[in-house]
Amino acid sequence: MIVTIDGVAASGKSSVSSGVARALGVPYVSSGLLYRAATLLAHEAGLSPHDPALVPHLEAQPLRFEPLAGGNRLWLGTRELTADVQSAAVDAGVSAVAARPELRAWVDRRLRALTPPFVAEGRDMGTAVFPHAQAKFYLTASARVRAGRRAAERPEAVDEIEAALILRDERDRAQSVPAPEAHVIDTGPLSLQGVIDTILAALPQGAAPARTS
Ligand SMILES: Nc1ncnc2c1ncn2[C@@H]1O[C@H](COP(=O)(O)OP(=O)(O)O)[C@@H](O)[C@H]1O
Ligand SMILES: Nc1ccn([C@H]2C[C@H](O)[C@@H](COP(=O)(O)OP(=O)(O)O)O2)c(=O)n1
Repeated sequence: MIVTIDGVAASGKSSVSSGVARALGVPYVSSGLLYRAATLLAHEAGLSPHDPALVPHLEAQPLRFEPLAGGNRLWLGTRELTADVQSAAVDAGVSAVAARPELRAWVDRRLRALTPPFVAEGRDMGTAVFPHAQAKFYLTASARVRAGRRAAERPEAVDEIEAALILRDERDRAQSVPAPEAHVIDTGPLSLQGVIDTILAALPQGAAPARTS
């Protein structure tokens, strides 16, 4: 079974996906980490997102992606990239990388090589990558709410974060449309656990473990 959880930046995709994946006893896959890795490696190699050498460069790298229920980890050989790709600098450059069809194909090939069951989170998991997923969700929240959540994790001021989120939402708009059959959840009024419970309750019969509480 594949569950897709898409949504805008800082809507809670990774945290919610991790909680749903733990409850189901399956891994979760953060597709955004691959776009972030491509952005960081392109920058470090001095390659522009438009450079035709970028995908061959990425294919030649010892990039390893660990989709664990507790959190995804990203390695370049023995160097862990997981934290390095969560920065304002990568945020500022990732949309240009993600706009390149050849980069999207590179990410999609890696995702489709994974063996179900898993939870997949990103922007287009339920539309382009796994259109036949058994359950699809799309998370939203106001830019202000999302900025407040992200501010707890980043050194930048909340106003700066909000402006950057709004800009990135616009840059990512093309690939960020919910699937028609996706359950759209406004996470603003809900706690993190509340969103996780809402998703578990909406899964097909038998997908979620029997509730003990
Ligand atoms: N419903 C929620 N209520 C409060 N905080 C949340 C909620 N969902 C996510 N968070 C917190 O907001 C921050 C951003 O969530 P994250 O999962 O990284 O979002 P995304 O993967 O969509 O960028 C994290 O610190 C997370 O714990
Ligand atoms: N399936 C995806 C996942 C991410 N992207 C792009 C759009 C985002 O700006 C970047 C980073 O995605 P990521 O999910 O890590 O971003 P947030 O955690 O929501 O801030 O990659 C995409 O185009 N398609």
